[in-house]
Amino acid sequence: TQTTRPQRMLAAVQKSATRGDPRSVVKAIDQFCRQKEWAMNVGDEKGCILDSVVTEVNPATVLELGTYCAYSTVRIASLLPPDAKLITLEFNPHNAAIARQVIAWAGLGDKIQLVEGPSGDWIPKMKEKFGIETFDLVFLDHWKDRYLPDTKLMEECGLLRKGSVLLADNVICPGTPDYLEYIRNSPRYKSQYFRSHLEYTKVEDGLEKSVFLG
Ligand SMILES: Oc1cc(-c2ccc(F)cc2)cc2cncnc12
Ligand SMILES: [Mg+2]
Repeated sequence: TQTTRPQRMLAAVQKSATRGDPRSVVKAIDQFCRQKEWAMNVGDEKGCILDSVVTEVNPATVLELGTYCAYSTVRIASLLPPDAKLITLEFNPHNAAIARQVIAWAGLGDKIQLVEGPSGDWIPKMKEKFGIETFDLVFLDHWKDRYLPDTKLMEECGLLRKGSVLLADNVICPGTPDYLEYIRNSPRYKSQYFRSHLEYTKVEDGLEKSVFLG
């Protein structure tokens, strides 16, 4: 029977990456996507910008919206300080099942908590379920029409503190116009656009970094 793209991506990780070596997992996925099949990971070019923001923020708590196959999950977690926690939300159960195996292969199971279900349902439960007061860094990389409602929900739930950083993928392609309009015009955020390209292509895309001012 036919395998899925996430299954073929996992097979490439298990074939080419070293267990317990997150950077080799990242490299194996990028190689698979460049040489075999395009897939919607943040990729190596935008991934370098992601790395620099993670390193600068040095977060103790990270929320990732949209796991897919855990490429960015592993990329972020590999740069976190020892006691840091990353919670990643994935809506699609098949993607979540693959992502768990990629996370396990990278040996990052104790840093990463993958939660299945709609982000809108889980954001209000972060305190009671995971004991998280606020997030130091949020990586938005899920469905583009959820960026704005989920950002407003995080504000309302008190999950952002003065200095919390939101980093949003795909603000040009596929594009998140309502989110960009809100975040760039809100007095509560200081935003910066990092121009790049859609993963593994020459098409323009970019990341929007926004600091919550409280
Ligand atoms: O990075 C991404 C890229 C694309 C995408 C798909 C098709 C296309 F033609 C262009 C871009 C879709 C995404 C959905 N969720 C999260 N990230 C994504
Ligand atoms: Mg993306």
